[in-house]
Amino acid sequence: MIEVKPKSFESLLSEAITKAKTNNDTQLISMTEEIRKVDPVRFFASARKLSMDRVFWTSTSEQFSIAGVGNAWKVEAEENRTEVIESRWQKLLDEAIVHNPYKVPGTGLVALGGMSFDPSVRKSELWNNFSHGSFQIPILMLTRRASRYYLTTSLEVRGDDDPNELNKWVVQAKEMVMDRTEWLPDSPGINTQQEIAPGQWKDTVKHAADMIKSRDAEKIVLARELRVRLKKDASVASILKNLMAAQPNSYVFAVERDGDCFVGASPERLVKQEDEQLFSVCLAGTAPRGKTDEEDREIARQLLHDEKNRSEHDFVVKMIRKSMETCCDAVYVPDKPVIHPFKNLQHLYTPVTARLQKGYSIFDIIEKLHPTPALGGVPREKSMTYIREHEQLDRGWYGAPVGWMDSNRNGEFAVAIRSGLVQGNIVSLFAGCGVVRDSDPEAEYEETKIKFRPMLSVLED
Ligand SMILES: C=C(O[C@H]1C=CC=C(C(=O)O)[C@@H]1O)C(=O)O
Repeated sequence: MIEVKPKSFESLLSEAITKAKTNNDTQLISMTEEIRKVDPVRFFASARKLSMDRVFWTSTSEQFSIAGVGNAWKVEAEENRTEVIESRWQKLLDEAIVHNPYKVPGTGLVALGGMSFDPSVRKSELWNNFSHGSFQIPILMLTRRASRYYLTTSLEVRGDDDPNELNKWVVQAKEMVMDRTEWLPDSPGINTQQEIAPGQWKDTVKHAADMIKSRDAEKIVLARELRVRLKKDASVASILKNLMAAQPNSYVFAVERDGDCFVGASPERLVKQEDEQLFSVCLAGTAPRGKTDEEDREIARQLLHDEKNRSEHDFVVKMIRKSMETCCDAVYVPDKPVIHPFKNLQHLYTPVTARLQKGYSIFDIIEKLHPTPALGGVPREKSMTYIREHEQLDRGWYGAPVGWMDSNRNGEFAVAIRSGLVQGNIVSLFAGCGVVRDSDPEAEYEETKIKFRPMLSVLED
């Protein structure tokens, strides 16, 4: 990375264009400035006028958000996705010209995106616009950290570009996305809901539980789809605003690709990186919320002591600990889970901390952790084969890592659950649950119904 102190964005552009001409190659530049308050959701909404891919990330518990639009740089990978993405990202970090005096996590060179649940599955029509791995550096990116706001402008220039023209375009685009008057429509309302083959799904749950009883596997996570037709096209910005208000302690995200948008409010962190420090979470084992405080506490107490849920949870703890130990020091995992309550349900939760050893990156961690037994199963390969052969669903990006990383070894990825794919007025929602030997198909079906609630509730009028 070449750090510079330009007089203005236009002078940075001129310098980069000259370099691109000399090298007969493209050149990426990026410049960060601190700005006055701009609401990230409104930024995302206004950015629609640029007709470019948008991206959004927020950690509701941390007052941290990123909203971006356009692709100053983009990597799409189908095969060997993590190697392809990592090598393109490393090359970019070596060559980019950057001015970011703040060094605040999530500012400067930041790549946002995600990947599909299972790269070995052939994509269905539904997920046509989403590659098995896809990351972008937005052209315009707003970062909010508590009460500070930063705008990063990045562009890839060519030797024959005109700095004046490019600068003019950037000034206009900035005005557009910082439009504070952008209006957010109300929830569109639901016309119809169609559960995809619920009877067949319950049969598969029974089949999986029988297979587990005959000791062919220990846990298999099965998911299903609920397809919702809205009264009018969805406004993803409104969905994000409502998810942020309704789902505390969650990651609210959106990744748009050619008009389709994958959006959700996940309670599950896969990994967070702050230089060499890593934070992960084991989340599995579910119960509803109580109607009164007393009932809620009683359900929580039962969940903590429920054998089925504890075994579902322990598979995740064991696997995450083992994976972390292959490339980290100081792996710390508490002995017992605690209850983590969310709006619609409560989960068993065990936090994990570790120190990443030299020579490893966030990609290595993602590759080792995904899919955890909270989304795949135990043993990993057997459960994945079972899911491929029996689930009858293209999960696409559901249940897979989604998040961001910056050039200073900061980043965070969530597991993209409680999510859906928005295509105009059609939204495909996904939810799954861990099947173990004692699983009852009807109870698992009811559990997935509650897991649809976070997304469904923001689509209803
Ligand atoms: C697969 C999902 O949840 C996972 C995460 C937390 C609890 C889970 C469970 O108790 O089954 C699931 O493993 C989903 O929400 O679609």
